[in-house]
Amino acid sequence: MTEAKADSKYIEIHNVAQTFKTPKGSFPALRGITLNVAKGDFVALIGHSGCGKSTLLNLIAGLTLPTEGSLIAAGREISGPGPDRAMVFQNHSLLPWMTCEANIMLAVERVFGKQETKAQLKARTAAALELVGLTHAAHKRPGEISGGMKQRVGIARALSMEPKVLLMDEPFGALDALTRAKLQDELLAIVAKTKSTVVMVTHDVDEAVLLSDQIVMMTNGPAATIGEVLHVELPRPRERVTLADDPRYQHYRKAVIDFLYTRQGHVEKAA
Ligand SMILES: Nc1ncnc2c1ncn2[C@@H]1O[C@H](COP(=O)(O)OP(=O)(O)OP(=O)(O)O)[C@@H](O)[C@H]1O
Repeated sequence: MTEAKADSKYIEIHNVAQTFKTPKGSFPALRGITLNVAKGDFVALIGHSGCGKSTLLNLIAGLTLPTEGSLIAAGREISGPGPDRAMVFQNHSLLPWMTCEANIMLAVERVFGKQETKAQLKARTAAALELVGLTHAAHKRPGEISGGMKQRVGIARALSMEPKVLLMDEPFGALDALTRAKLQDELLAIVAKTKSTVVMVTHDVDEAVLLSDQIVMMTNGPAATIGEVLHVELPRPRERVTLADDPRYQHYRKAVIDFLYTRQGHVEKAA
């Protein structure tokens, strides 16, 4: 395979299905999921609550294995979690008794501890904190900083592992609108710098259009699948104030809203 071809299929998802065993019998969460993500692409997964967005993200993370089909990241079958795919959760999941610096250092040590000196590991941790603008909060504990700052530490921790893929499960879902907008702008700048490949679960249409190259719109569950993929061809760098008046932005926004509320408006009751 040529490099260009490999890069256009950095993450390959082939006909994936996920069925869960429950006390009431088996529950088909996902069916027929086929998707390619190119290296450096930003992909948003959007769909109504319970359609299986987190289930799909967990499959890419390797936290669960599919009932059918296969997933490949950078040419290798995903058979479990690995530092090449780092996850950022909605609730930051930092250890409360450790400083921000120590939380990041823990991840850095796990990935690079065997081959690098203490000074190199410290430099990696400092660089990650600087990337998210939190050098000044290095010695604070999670309980001493705001929700937005905690999410930034979570992002720094994930990026400090130099993952091939950054997986984000509604990372800004618990934040107020202004903090959320600020973090979206920061994420745009960080990803432009790191050239990360990102798959992000979101409920927010504007967030999806602002950040993404591809918006993967999922049908309602049970047995949810990909309804449509929207390619967002807005030039980068993207600036939210300018984009608000851009007819192309409005066009993409309307396409997602039409899918979610006209075509998938009726949310079936999960079995
Ligand atoms: N471990 C599990 N066992 C049984 N059912 C599960 C399990 N995990 C998820 N489900 C079911 O699979 C479906 C998809 O869940 P998932 O959390 O992926 O949806 P989601 O789109 O991320 O939802 P939300 O937007 O509300 O977070 C839901 O009906 C959920 O109840």
